[in-house]
Amino acid sequence: MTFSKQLRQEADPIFEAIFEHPFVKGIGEGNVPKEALIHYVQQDYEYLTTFCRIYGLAVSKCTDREDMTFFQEQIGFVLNAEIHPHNNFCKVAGVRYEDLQKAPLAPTAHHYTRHMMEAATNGTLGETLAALAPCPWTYWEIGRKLIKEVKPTPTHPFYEWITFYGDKEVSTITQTFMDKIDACAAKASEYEKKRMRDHFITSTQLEHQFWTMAYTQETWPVPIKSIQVI
Ligand SMILES: Cc1ncc(C[n+]2csc(CCO)c2C)c(N)n1
Repeated sequence: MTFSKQLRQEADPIFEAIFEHPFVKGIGEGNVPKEALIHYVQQDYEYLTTFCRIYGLAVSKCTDREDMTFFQEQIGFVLNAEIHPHNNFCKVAGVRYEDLQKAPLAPTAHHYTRHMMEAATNGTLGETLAALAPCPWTYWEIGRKLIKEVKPTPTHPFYEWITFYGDKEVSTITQTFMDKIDACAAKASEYEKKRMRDHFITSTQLEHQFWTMAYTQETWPVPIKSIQVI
């Protein structure tokens, strides 16, 4: 079994919990509370900004141009394409996208972005890829599953979101992550592979936690007027 398949198998209980999450179920059923959609977009906008910065760190770990090109293309994808699913959520919530930008990070979004930053700052290319992979991987599987089970038509409130993530492009991104993880694992020590596994599991847990954060509109326990600092 390939290393990436092993990671997927180990993380399976978390993937299953994500598919059963009330936010994710709600996307399929076309019914997510407005407050949850707003909190999600506010946090995800900041999450994606950090994701681009981490791709920049990932470029600094590359020794061949093919890897560099992949990360460079992904920065473009996050900046230019992921506004579509965000706009879908904003339209359903009845709010303007511009009004949801520059929010301070909630605890889970803070934890998740810092976890990936740490892997990309102190880890190898393999560790960085393992920490980032659950992001496209879980979304692609959610999209694929909802397309199969819900068979959404353009009148479905989350048609754009579901077809965006279940489509070929996110499938190809996920496959590229798997291939690159396997190429790194083939050259990695047992210690490095343990770290890759640990990063992958933690990020998958944080993907699940990110849905809960939005669904419960998580905030810091003691409210303080905060300024946005990424
Ligand atoms: C919390 C969270 N997790 C995953 C995604 C989806 N996503 C983010 S970046 C990317 C492409 C990777 O190059 C994909 C598919 C999201 N928007 N928010």
